[in-house]
Amino acid sequence: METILTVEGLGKSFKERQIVKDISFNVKRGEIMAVLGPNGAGKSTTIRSIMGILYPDEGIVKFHQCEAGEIPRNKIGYLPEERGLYKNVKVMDMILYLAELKDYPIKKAKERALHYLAKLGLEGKEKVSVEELSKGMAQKVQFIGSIIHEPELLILDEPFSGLDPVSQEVFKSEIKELAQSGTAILLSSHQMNMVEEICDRLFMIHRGQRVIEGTMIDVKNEYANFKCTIRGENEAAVLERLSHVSRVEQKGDVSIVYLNQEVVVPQWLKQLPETLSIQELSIDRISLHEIFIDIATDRHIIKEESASHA
Ligand SMILES: Nc1ncnc2c1ncn2[C@@H]1O[C@H](COP(=O)(O)OP(=O)(O)OP(=O)(O)O)[C@@H](O)[C@H]1O
Repeated sequence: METILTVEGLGKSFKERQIVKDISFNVKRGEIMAVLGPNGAGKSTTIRSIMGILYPDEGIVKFHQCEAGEIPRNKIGYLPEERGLYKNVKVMDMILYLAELKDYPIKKAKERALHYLAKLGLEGKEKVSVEELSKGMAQKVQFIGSIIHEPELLILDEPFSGLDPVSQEVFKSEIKELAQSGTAILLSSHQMNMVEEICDRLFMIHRGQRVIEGTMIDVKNEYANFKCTIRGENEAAVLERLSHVSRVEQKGDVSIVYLNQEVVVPQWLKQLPETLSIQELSIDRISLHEIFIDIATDRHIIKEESASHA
């Protein structure tokens, strides 16, 4: 697959404080790449540097083979983290204005706008003023504005935030369709379930630096240890004493036993004491949401350190 966006060794400081350091990744045609990280990790700084809104101190951003001033901005679509449209402008005029800024033919833009307004549940809203829209509706209009000119690369900074579950599903399938039609998509999100469902690869930043990168399957294989969920009255201390247990969480009569990377699941199951109360038992890989929490709270580092001291 052809590489559309390349980021190499990106670094940015504000007032001598290093915000992002040595960030490198790429996004290919038809691929959905997620940029993840806790609040303040440096995702928006990375995205703004790619968009040319910020000047990185170090590194290169390439669109195909074009760098900096040569990048054809009308081939890129951007939904910024800060939502904002002119308030006293009609929906269709707003979208056509955004298309015009990208030198996109107005007749075609109008057809596309009507198509997407209908698809996103805003049929008949063309002449409504932006200020009369709800927050979610305005976000949909801004999303349409970011794709109206058929960009080759689409950058979405937290596209799902502020949307109800139905609208999130609509956005999700729209983003998937755009990727299937060949658009390269880079998105940042805190909704790990969404990321898990739609993204092909992910890149996680923590304190301005890369901590994870890879396909969803690679990341799961590398970081997603197993967890055993047991329903039954059991004392946490008993479960904690079992081998390969990194921690135990209990809620009512359900215990979640997190297992470390070295565990061999069939062997682990064989050594469970007969005295355990088991009404139900399941073994699963931990989710991306749990991987994120492990990394953001430095639990995986603690685990690695304790393993290396063992
Ligand atoms: N213009 C600026 N001047 C000074 N510091 C800034 C500026 N922009 C961002 N920062 C700092 O850079 C760090 C990273 O911010 P950034 O917005 O990139 O994080 P983020 O990962 O997008 O976070 P969030 O998930 O909260 O949106 C934060 O500590 C923030 O305070």
